[in-house]
Amino acid sequence: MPVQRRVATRGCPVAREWGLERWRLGCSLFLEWARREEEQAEGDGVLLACWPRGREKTASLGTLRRWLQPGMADSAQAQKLVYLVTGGCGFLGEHVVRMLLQQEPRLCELRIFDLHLDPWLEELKTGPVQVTAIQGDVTQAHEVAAAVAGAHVVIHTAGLVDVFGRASPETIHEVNVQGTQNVIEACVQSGTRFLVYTSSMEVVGPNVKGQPFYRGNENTPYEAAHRHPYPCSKALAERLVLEANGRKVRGGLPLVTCALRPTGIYGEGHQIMRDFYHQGLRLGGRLFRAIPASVEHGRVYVGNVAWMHVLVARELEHRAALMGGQVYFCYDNSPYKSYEDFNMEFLGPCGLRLVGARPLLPYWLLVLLAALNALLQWLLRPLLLYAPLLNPYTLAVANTTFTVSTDKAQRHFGYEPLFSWEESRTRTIRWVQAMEGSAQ
Ligand SMILES: NC(=O)c1ccc[n+]([C@@H]2O[C@H](COP(=O)([O-])OP(=O)(O)OC[C@H]3O[C@@H](n4cnc5c(N)ncnc54)[C@H](O)[C@@H]3O)[C@@H](O)[C@H]2O)c1
Ligand SMILES: C[C@@H](CO)CCC[C@@H](C)[C@H]1CC[C@H]2[C@@H]3[C@H](O)C=C4C[C@@H](O)CC[C@]4(C)[C@H]3CC[C@]12C
Repeated sequence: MPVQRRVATRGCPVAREWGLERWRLGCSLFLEWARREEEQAEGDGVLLACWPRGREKTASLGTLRRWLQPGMADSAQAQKLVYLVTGGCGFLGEHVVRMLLQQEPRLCELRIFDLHLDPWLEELKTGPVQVTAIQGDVTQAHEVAAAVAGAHVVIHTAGLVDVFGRASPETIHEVNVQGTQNVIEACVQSGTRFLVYTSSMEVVGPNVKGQPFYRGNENTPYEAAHRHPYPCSKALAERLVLEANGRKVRGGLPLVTCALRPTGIYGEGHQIMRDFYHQGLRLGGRLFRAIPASVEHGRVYVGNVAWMHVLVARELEHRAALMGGQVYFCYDNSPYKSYEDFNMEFLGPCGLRLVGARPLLPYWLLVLLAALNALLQWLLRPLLLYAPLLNPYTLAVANTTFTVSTDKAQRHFGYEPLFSWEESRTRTIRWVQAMEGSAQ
């Protein structure tokens, strides 16, 4: 027998206070309060008793949502949501796609939009959800508009992630900034109301001065000054997304947007981890320490980043007033460590060793080598693409403490990591072990 708990809404301070002009805000806050009450009750089937006194009724949280936010509840009622994931074939995008299929029961169609479509998409097409693969380019407004038309929610993860100088600054800007503007316009034109943007910690820092950001949160003051095209483009795109919150979409309802800022993502499919692993194998099972162990670098497991996207996308509908226009760092319980020591959590059990308790080369020499690499890249550009891992920017990022400690996502939409640190670690180790050329 499910436990039923009666809660009088007159106990809710917001319900008492709300006025007509603050109806929407009141609804969101009230629902948030009701959700917390429901969570505190044990078991399923919690019922809430509604105000006013004497005419109290019982109603489930779902019913409350339908009463208070009728426009939004329509889609929930129909259980037929169309989601679009841009960049759905990328490292993070694939995890978001798989997470949506597992965790979003209201999904009826999942559109995956990417420049390059991967063969694994085929295996998804046999399930109950209609999976539509769309090959397209976010820089082409008409292709984006066609993909967005009819979607309820857009998760925009597509981006050009390049800190190695492979692409030109113009291309990075076009994909990350113009591409995002195209997604926003497509939402507005087609009447799509919910847009989740994958931003990055790099929007904040590390900054050009290499100042530490030690376990900061979304409100920690920090001078976000950048020169590199990648963080500049992510910062501009994030601003566009946040400024678009509240714009009227086709049909007259407001667009609701928010941005997620992952720190360095790791997990199955992480290309840089793959590169480090193969480099270690080539060097006879060794990697050489270049970064002091005392420099903390924020990391987050890809499964938890994907879970956060799915949750945000779901909850934006119910907590538009609270979450619209907000930014959230992506976090979990991964330990605070240096970039290299963190990688060794996975590469160590796969047979690699990190040589040196301290960096083997002095910092000034690394700076020189990084500058030399940048010069070589520039000189060789007409002939070939020289894009090593070490350059002045990657050295500065790896050498600057940047870690987050926040519970904003937990407070605003009930986020808790889906994967514990132990599970994230085990999954990542298994993936490295299964890699081609693995020492295991
Ligand atoms: N990897 C990280 O550590 C990290 C950290 C913070 C934020 N991010 C952000 O997460 C998002 C995904 O990053 P990722 O690491 O999965 O990168 P990724 O390169 O693996 O994935 C990006 C995807 O976008 C697609 N794409 C690129 N240009 C496109 C275009 N013009 N049109 C359509 N699709 C295009 C790519 O084909 C790819 O599938 C990016 O927006 C990135 O800025 C990544
Ligand atoms: C000096 C080298 C000796 O081993 C180590 C170089 C490591 C770098 C290649 C990486 C160190 C930090 C990484 C970045 C960080 O994790 C966050 C990012 C944000 C995201 O939006 C894109 C990826 C990245 C910039 C990531 C890229 C690789 C590093 C610079």
